[in-house]
Amino acid sequence: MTPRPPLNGAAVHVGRLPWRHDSVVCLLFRGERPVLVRHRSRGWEFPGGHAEPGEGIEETARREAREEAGADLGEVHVDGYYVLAGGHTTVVTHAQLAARRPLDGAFETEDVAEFDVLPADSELSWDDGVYAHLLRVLGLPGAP
Ligand SMILES: Nc1nc2c([nH]c(=O)n2[C@H]2C[C@H](O)[C@@H](COP(=O)(O)OP(=O)(O)OP(=O)(O)O)O2)c(=O)[nH]1
Repeated sequence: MTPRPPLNGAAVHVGRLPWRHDSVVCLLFRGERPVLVRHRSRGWEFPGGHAEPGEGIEETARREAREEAGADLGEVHVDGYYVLAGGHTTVVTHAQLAARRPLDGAFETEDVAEFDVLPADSELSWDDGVYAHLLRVLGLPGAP
């Protein structure tokens, strides 16, 4: 069997932005603890999703954090991006959770929780190790 490439073939770029992107993810923290949302079918993931036309990166991060985690963000830091093997491009941001609001129930999140370290790959939406890699290269807490 051919071994799987590192990060399942995703390319991670830190400190620069792509010329275009599909999605924005927010590596969300309360203090040193990662805050993830449980998507109803996929598993645990950091909040994020598709950028709407004309929307800025910070705007997408704030909207998705609000929709999926009921989270108001502190300062939003733009860190870089990753490109999945199929070309889907996600801009990576990180922020502190400033306040929590109730979820309005219309979105696909079943739960929001904070962790000491990221859950095991089998509990995450994607078992490609991209989150752990990002936390390590960005010097953020919570990598296993
Ligand atoms: N590490 C990793 N990230 C992935 C994979 N597939 C995938 O869509 N992502 C990222 C891209 C996005 O940042 C995020 C969520 O995907 P998305 O943009 O389709 O958003 P969504 O399903 O939540 O949809 P929406 O909120 O925009 O409606 O997950 C994967 O295989 N590995």
